Amino acid sequence: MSQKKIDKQMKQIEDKRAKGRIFKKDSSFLKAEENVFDVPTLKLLYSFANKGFINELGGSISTGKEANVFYATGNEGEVAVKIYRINSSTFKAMDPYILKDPRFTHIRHSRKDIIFAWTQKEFQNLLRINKAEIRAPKPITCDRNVLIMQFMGENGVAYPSLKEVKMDDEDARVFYDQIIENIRRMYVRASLVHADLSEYNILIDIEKEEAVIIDVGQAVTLNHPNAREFLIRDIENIKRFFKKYGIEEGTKEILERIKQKKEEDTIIEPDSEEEIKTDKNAAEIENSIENENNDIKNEDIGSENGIAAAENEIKEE
Ligand SMILES: Nc1ncnc2c1ncn2[C@@H]1O[C@H](COP(=O)(O)OP(=O)(O)OP(=O)(O)O)[C@@H](O)[C@H]1O
Repeated sequence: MSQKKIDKQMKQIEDKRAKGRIFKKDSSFLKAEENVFDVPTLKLLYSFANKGFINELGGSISTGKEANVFYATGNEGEVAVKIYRINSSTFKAMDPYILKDPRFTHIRHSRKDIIFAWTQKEFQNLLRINKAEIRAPKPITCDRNVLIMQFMGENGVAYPSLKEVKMDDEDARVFYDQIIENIRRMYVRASLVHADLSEYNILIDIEKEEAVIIDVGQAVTLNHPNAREFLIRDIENIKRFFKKYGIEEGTKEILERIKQKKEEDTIIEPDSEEEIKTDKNAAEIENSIENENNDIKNEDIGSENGIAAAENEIKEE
């Protein structure tokens, strides 16, 4: 990308910030606060502050379907604090990704259990993805429903998503190849399928001309029964986005590229220390839940019917 284009895009991002879209504590921020900062979450944030993970909590970066993301600074520099809402209305959509993931078969099926395990899963997936030399936020810490990770941006401004970046066909080809290579590394090195890859979950570091993969909570291991289906859906999303830039590669060819092992690949062992730790944490969380006040009613969302319905939804898409 030419320097002129980089400057132009930087200016656009700066303008957005100047208009307060990123930092303004407006009514949407207050609404986000209301939904997400329950007492246990606040206590957890204080404990993160005591440990230096957070020195100053800044504005809301995003209010998504399941989580809110906030900007913060801490001992590790700029960080993103992703807080999954315990009372999230769409948490049932998490079922098909987590309940059949062999790493998480032991979790009980209450709302809280699933959200805590989901947060652990995103942390663990980020570790694996970073190990596989894919540009993604470095995970810093996580507990219960809160994940702290490296902030992907500069001076409080997050990198734009692939969807927001203006590019010509030549730039698009560079990002397309990078993204396919990232899917390949995820598959071959990390044994993972992202399972929600699209122009919204890829950020672009314009200066370095690098794609950054985010939102990996739903990523599944290759032994997940729907891994292939999710992989094909990811590929189709990427193909659809890049079609307008004249890039048209067959799904079969892309799949071949993704499954191809290269000499420089180091396979990440699935029983690495981090994973053992994560499993242990998940078990600890499970135990601590038993002793906790039952402030949120457990719901048996793991019923066969629930899973079947969610799967049908995916198939119909
Ligand atoms: N590490 C990060 N650094 C900078 N920005 C981030 C980071 N993680 C997330 N974001 C920002 O927050 C947005 C939402 O993040 P993410 O997709 O992980 O959450 P989500 O709740 O799953 O969102 P959605 O429901 O929209 O899919 C991203 O589009 C991005 O703008």
